[in-house]
Amino acid sequence: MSEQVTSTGYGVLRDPHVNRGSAFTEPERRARRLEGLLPPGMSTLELQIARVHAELAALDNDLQKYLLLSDLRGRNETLFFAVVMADPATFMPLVYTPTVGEACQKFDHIFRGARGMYLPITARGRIKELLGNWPQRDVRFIVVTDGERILGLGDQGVGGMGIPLGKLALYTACAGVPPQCCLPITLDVGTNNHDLQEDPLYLGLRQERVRGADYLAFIDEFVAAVEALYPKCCIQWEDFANINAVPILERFRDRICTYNDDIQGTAAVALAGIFGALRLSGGKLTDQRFLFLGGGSAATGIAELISEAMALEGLPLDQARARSQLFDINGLMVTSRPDLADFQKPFAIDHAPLSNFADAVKALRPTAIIGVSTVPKLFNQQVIEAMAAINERPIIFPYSNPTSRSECTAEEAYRWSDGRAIFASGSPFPPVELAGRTFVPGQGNNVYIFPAMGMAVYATEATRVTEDMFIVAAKAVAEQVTDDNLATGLIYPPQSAIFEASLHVAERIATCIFDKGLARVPRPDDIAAHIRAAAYRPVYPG
Ligand SMILES: NC(=O)C1=CN([C@@H]2O[C@H](COP(=O)(O)OP(=O)(O)OC[C@H]3O[C@@H](n4cnc5c(N)ncnc54)[C@H](OP(=O)(O)O)[C@@H]3O)[C@@H](O)[C@H]2O)C=CC1
Ligand SMILES: CC(=O)C(=O)O
Ligand SMILES: [Mg+2]
Repeated sequence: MSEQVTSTGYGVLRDPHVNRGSAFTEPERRARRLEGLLPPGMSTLELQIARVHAELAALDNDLQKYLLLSDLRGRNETLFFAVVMADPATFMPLVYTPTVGEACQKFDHIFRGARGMYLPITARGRIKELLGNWPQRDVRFIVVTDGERILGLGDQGVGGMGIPLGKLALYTACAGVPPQCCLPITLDVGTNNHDLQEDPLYLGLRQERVRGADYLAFIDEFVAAVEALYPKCCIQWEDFANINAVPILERFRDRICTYNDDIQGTAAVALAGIFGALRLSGGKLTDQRFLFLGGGSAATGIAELISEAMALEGLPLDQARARSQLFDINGLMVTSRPDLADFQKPFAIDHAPLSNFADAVKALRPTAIIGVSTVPKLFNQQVIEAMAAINERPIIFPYSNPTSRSECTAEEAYRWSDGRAIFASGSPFPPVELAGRTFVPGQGNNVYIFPAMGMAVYATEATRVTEDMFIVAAKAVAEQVTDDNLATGLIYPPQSAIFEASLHVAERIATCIFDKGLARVPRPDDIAAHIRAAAYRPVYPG
């Protein structure tokens, strides 16, 4: 593909979308009037990657590495993606969980410059005007947060921006969604984090969070502005508190192309993990019993999708739902509890109240426990030993992020279950050596879903994101797990191959989109080839 010379001179080197730095060749330097603006030596993309690796190796702290990569992205987008995509297993933990959590917490102290958009509630009535300041016209994906539930780290105010930035970087790095059509957004409605409000460096609105009708009107105005400016855009809601996440999804899911990754993406990755786990344990999905630690967006989203998958295998939906129980800060969710939200009630059971999680495990005898509580260490020795006493192959998924919030470590789960646990965690853990065996923990993270969902929606110009697309995605992830992976305990495709894995998932989702008549482009003869042709590659145009 030959590139048109549209800009020349110093501006080229300041534009990360076109800048190639030392990789500009002599003819390119002449054509773009760059001669004299760069040292005369030339580097290939490979040499530039090696230079970045050497710089990173000299840093001993992951936040510094995050900043180096973030600055690189601001200088040379192609090189940034070439670095990350060449070795996703190494770089995902730096641009995503766990490091992105620290970047959000320290956002105001490490702020570098403009990335994405900030829409404050004080600009109500002018959101379309603000959104129109974004330089790209063909925006296809917005990842938007209001910063209230950033990973398991709570309210980070505008610092939550790290999450849309990180997630959209992975849309591209893990599935090839072109970066120029991605727009990260933070809606600033205030923060209830008083440490932030009192920090002189804080960059967001210094006010309590707006709630109720004013909040909803702001969300409505935002969605209307997106629809008006970017008619092909899919909005992904990310890291909202459940009091807003659940109603927002209900309000828009049948009206626009949208999904909530914490509810639906997480559900799909959990279902994929369960399909993988069942290949190890030999059980049937409809025979499983799930106990969730946490009863919020992620827990209820996973429980509902598992129920729908069980229903597809013939179990009536109410019986399927009865196979998932939730346990939150106030204990087991039983029907007599007066504090349950409507979205939790389908999973409440008639049972005596239980306030200790290990007691709940012993009483309910789950085959799987899934941690989405935001609280570390609650899958303690007693809990895991109880699971191992009930099950030959206990399924243990501590899904809370970042690593500091994980309900247990991989090493704890394998050790306390004598190596019998089937384990996956939201943030990555290194392999574990135990009794002469090496266990490879999987990362049960919606990163196996959202980039692929993005690629499928991008390549089909889908009008809606539906529940069955997530079941298709879960199956497509699970079917790529090999017997060799399973032999080491790994129930997800290896991260080193996440790009290929995501393209496969995208192809399956795209097929579902075409089958359901939700595409705005004609059905191609070869959907896999169509997806591949649309995928971004980090190379300098010839
Ligand atoms: N691996 C992955 O891909 C994903 C992981 N997650 C992780 O899941 C976690 C939860 O996310 P989400 O569901 O959206 O958040 P929510 O805030 O909606 O849910 C958290 C739930 O945990 C409960 N909880 C809090 N403290 C305790 C406790 N001590 N014991 C038991 N339950 C407790 C909360 O109860 P109450 O409301 O009463 O405080 C609430 O029900 C986060 O850490 C997030 O990072 C989320 C999405 C994807
Ligand atoms: C992974 C993710 O979406 C979360 O922890 O919120
Ligand atoms: Mg999230």
